[in-house]
Amino acid sequence: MPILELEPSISSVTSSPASTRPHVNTRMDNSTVHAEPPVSPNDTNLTLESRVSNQNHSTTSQLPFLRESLRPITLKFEDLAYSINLQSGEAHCFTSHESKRTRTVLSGVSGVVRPGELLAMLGPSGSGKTTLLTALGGRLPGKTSGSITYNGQPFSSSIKRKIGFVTQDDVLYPHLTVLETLTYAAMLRLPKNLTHEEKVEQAELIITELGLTMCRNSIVGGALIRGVSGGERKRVSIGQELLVNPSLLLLDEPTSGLDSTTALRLMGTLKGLAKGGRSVVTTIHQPSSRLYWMFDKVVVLCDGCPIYSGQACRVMEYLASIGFVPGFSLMNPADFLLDLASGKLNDLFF
Ligand SMILES: Nc1ncnc2c1ncn2[C@@H]1O[C@H](COP(=O)(O)OP(=O)(O)OP(=O)(O)O)[C@@H](O)[C@H]1O
Repeated sequence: MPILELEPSISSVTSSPASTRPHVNTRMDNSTVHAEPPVSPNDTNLTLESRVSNQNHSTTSQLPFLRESLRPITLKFEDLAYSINLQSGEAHCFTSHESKRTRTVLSGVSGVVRPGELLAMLGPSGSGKTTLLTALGGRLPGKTSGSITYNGQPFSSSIKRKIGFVTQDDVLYPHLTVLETLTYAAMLRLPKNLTHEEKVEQAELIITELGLTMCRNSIVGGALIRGVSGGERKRVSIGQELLVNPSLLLLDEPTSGLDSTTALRLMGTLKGLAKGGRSVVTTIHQPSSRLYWMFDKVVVLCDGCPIYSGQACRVMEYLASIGFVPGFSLMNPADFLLDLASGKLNDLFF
């Protein structure tokens, strides 16, 4: 699927002939836009400090330890495609002829996230968000086509060490306290040349920075034993990954199961981590508008295909330019995008 570069304005889309506009169906073919801001050659030479100093410090000032990302990563994925082999159900038990079918889970997905940016992947259930995130983390089994690069380099073991991956279903020991959980992770994950005291200190810092001080001595809990709240639990999972100070942080549905205020606070934490020079990518199901406006970029998937990839703040402008306008003003862009990606179009247009 071609990606339309829109720089510096979206006039190229507005002036595109009607024949190139997407059809109104469940998939908006050929409607992908990649609205990246123009990058001057000098931008690539900007130091992390200057990038960070250009940004609002209100969140990062609360995260002094987490501010430094030592080796910023620009993640770029281009024309990414992934298929899985399915075995035909009718061949089971009764016949010996098993026919193999393939299913395309991702097709033509592109995007870029730079240090300091928070990219959100949106789309209905089953649209391929987790698969894309897993591919970006170098964890997808099988072969993908297209390219994924980290500062222009392919995935490698040294890149792997700079990636933090927070899965949707975290695995935490229910009987350990928050402090014990993070100390245990610090013992396992921090370099051997750090002393025991330094590792504990690192765990303590994470607790402070992620606002877990109140529950530091509470047990984490689980399905059968009551422990910390859902939001605190998510922050413990994120804290485990932050111990190694990742340059690229990937999170699968970090706000699922959280109320909107807790989700907003958690996203504020992620935004702060991004502003500290990290590249942060998260999948998210149905963000509120307040959450949506915290994203720098969005990739919207529909059946594995992108319908938008670019600046979050320009999506409504882009959609309006190709004839998609919500039925009423002040609509949450995320709701509108999800309706489009789900093919619920009838109520939406003038
Ligand atoms: N290994 C696999 N075997 C079978 N189907 C798979 C496999 N991996 C992915 N899929 C299918 O690919 C599609 C995309 O899955 P994925 O988990 O990426 O979606 P998602 O957008 O993250 O969904 P959700 O929001 O519900 O978590 C789904 O229909 C899923 O069933």
